[in-house]
Amino acid sequence: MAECEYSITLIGAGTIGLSFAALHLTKNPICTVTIYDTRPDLQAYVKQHLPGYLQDADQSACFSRLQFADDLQAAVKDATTVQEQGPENADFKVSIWPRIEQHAPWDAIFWSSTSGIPASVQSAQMKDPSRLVVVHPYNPPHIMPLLEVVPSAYTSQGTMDRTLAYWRALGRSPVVVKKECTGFVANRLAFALYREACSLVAQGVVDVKNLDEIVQTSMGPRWSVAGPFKSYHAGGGEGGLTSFMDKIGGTVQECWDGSEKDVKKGKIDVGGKWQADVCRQADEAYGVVDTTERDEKTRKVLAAVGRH
Ligand SMILES: NC(=O)C1=CN([C@@H]2O[C@H](COP(=O)(O)OP(=O)(O)OC[C@H]3O[C@@H](n4cnc5c(N)ncnc54)[C@H](O)[C@@H]3O)[C@@H](O)[C@H]2O)C=CC1
Ligand SMILES: O=C(O)[C@@H](O)C(=O)[C@H](O)[C@@H](O)CO
Repeated sequence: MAECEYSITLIGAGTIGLSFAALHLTKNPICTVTIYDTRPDLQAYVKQHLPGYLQDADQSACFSRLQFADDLQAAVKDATTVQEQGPENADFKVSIWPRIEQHAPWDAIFWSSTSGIPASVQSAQMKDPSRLVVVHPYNPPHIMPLLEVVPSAYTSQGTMDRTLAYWRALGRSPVVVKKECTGFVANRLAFALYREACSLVAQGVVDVKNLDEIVQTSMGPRWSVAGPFKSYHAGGGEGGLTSFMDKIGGTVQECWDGSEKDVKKGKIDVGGKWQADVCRQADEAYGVVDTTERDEKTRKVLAAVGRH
């Protein structure tokens, strides 16, 4: 358990904000968390939903270190760190950082939980963009270990050092993404596979539920133990990935060409004609997903592979 003297302000207490609140409060027993969110029912909402994220933690101890702020200035005035998970909207993020900068302590650092809006975009109106870095979580961050730490060209080494030290002290797996790109790395990979999945369903090759079954009984478990490169390196035998590419490269290329052709032919773009049927299939297959069951199974999988 980390013992980091930290006063963390969370801007936004939705799906990600509540999860991060639980993560800080349970993994860092001496931090305080201040929540600022414009929703009118904030305190009632947090008091109703946060316990579900705290699992076996001492709920009263966690809530004793949680406070709420009615305005942004009060929320950030004593913060060591301000962590933003407001709307995924560049205008919102660009506009809020100068306001935070104006009222936060001079040495506070700033984290954005954004899914894909680079810090270089978000910091456009900041006086000191060196204080901001993207810390992109994989939902839900109180369970999923990954944090993609994505600096802009302006992010200082001091900001990076403090950010990495904090998350490592909490036993998380911060990975530095060396260059800003749309969607960073996790989402680029996930959404590339997702596009291929939508294409295969749209073509009638497989339905939604069976595509998920294929992923959950193959690459899902595989990649929780060894990522794509390690897996194919192992698949190449003694010759490693070089051998894999020599042996299987022809089929790999045919699949890549097929994907490119299908996507071009099938026009798998967001909002396309394919989308309504894929969403209908998901609704019919899953209804409303029981995230409690999802999270319990995810914790067991991560524990089985030695992850926090
Ligand atoms: N939902 C997910 O799976 C993931 C989301 N993210 C990112 O996290 C951020 C938040 O996403 P979610 O938690 O899903 O959204 P959400 O919609 O659940 O929560 C956003 C919160 O921001 C609050 N808010 C709106 N305007 C505000 C303002 N002016 N000041 C303060 N609070 C304000 C809303 O009341 C709401 O509670 C986004 O940038 C998203 O891309 C990152 C990883 C995964
Ligand atoms: O998938 C996740 O949890 C994250 O990588 C994201 O940022 C996604 O965009 C998320 O919002 C959708 O799952």
